[in-house]
Amino acid sequence: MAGSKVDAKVVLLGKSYAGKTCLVERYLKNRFLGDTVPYQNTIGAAYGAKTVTINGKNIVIGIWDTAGSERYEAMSRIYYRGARAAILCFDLTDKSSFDRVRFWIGELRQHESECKIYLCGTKYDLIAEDPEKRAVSVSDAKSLAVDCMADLFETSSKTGKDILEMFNKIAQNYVASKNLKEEKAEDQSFVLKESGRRHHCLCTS
Ligand SMILES: Nc1nc2c(ncn2[C@@H]2O[C@H](COP(=O)(O)OP(=O)(O)OP(=O)(O)O)[C@@H](O)[C@H]2O)c(=O)[nH]1
Repeated sequence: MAGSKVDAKVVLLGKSYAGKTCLVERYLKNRFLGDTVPYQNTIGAAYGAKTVTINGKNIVIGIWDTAGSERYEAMSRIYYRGARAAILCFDLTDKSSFDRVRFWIGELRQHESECKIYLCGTKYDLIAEDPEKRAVSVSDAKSLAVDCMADLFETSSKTGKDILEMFNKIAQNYVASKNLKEEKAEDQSFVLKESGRRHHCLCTS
């Protein structure tokens, strides 16, 4: 993958311990090390890439997994710059991680307004095991998703639930918005050509 041109830059943001690294690990390597390897916080950021095929076309997704610790917050801005999609992670068993998502929504609105937001509630397996552990209600998550025009997913890196679906949605939305931009650019060039022709006719009559 080294040296491949990246089509869509995707960044993961969210509170420390929200499960960002495990999400990327599950998507890129289809594994979960959480039960065997002790938690280690990300320092700065980590990068990975994957090629997916949408409508017969290969799309390279470049993924930045950022550090959740507030001490690296200023650095995270470097990683979301130019991102086509941001996955804002919160731990479904930790309300404070959901509250922190609002901070990232504000940041993106201010600095990267073209970036599409995906809300991702993580560790669904813990809720499936014990519904009492749910700290973020589906309705609260849905209403935040409506507010920031985001797609909402509840995932588990342990079981793999909805992780492929989320990244596929990101790739599909990327292709759809790229096609739309290209169509608009074509329309624009048609209008320019047409108005140029009219202008030309006026000059010669
Ligand atoms: N049960 C369960 N545990 C998870 C899941 N995802 C992550 N964890 C655990 O949650 C802890 C934090 O996961 P990380 O992926 O390292 O969290 P992070 O958001 O990258 O943390 P920072 O690097 O500090 O920003 C680890 O102990 C993981 O094993 C999941 O889907 N299910």
